[in-house]
Amino acid sequence: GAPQRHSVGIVGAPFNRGQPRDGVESGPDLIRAAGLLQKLTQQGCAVKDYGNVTCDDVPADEPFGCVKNPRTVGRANEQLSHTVATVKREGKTCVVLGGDHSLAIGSIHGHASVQGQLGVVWVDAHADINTPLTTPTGNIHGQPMSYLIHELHSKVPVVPNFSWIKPCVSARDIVYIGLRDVDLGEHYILKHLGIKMFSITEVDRLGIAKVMEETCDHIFSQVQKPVHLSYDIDALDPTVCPATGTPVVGGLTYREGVYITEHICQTGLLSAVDMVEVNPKCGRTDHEVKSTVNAAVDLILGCFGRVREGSHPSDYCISQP
Ligand SMILES: N[C@H]1CN[C@H](C(=O)O)[C@@H]1CCC[B-](O)(O)O
Ligand SMILES: [Mn+2]
Ligand SMILES: [Mn+2]
Repeated sequence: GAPQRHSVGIVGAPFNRGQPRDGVESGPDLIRAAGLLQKLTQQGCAVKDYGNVTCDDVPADEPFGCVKNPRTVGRANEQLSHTVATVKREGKTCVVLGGDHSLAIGSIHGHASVQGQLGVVWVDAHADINTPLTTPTGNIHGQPMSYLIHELHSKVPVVPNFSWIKPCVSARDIVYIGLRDVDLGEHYILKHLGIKMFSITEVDRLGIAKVMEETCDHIFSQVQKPVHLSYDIDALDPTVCPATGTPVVGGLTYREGVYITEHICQTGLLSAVDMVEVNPKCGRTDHEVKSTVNAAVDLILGCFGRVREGSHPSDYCISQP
């Protein structure tokens, strides 16, 4: 059919309080500086930049049980939720640039508040589904999904500045791709809730094309729904994306990573995408930072119609004028 003209809203979420490492807050501006908006425009998108969400530290933000920086993370995500909702009400596909993965709380919440039932594709080495009671670290970037899933509501205590969150995702509407470092409590939850997951073993066994086919079959089995793609750059192998806070060997190749975004783009149902955990201070050389940032840009371009075979305008002409 006619190529769709994507309308894209960019939101920067320089969050770093969901985890302990400095540097991840520079992700949004690094990805912009690498030319994301210009490249999206060049490939035919209409792009609007909504700037960065403010995420100031809340004073005296003492841990809640094990959970670290709860008030700061909760407040920042409440702001993000409002901004994402605005982007969706303006009819654009929302791109949230991180920042750590705790931002998925606000991104998915704001998305669902406008679009209702979502399909969530979570591409990550990790499941990020610890509850405040199962978390081994207290870092909220390892917990975002637990606050969002209906079936976990009774297992999640109310954390300070989190009371605005309404669970908005059903376990059956989630697919994980790239898992290879899952905590005990997370694995129990994934199995107990019957959440669909393609670990790196399944990627190796099936191949990425079959993984994407089965991902879409699963999400769209009952009804077509808008897709929220939450992409943690650490899903890709650390040889491609070393500049990230929790790297894990044996990750997705660059090609597999891009194939995921190309496939989701062609469904025509992509409604929001997060690109998170780029941390320049975790790159040992400038090359490592550039490799990581450029991969993040290319993954987003794949979400909005870039295809590796190339393309040309419909009125392109090579004959003499
Ligand atoms: N080692 C993982 C698994 N569980 C840990 C935790 O809950 O703190 C780490 C979270 C990574 C978050 B990330 O996926 O956003 O990077
Ligand atoms: Mn991760
Ligand atoms: Mn993550």
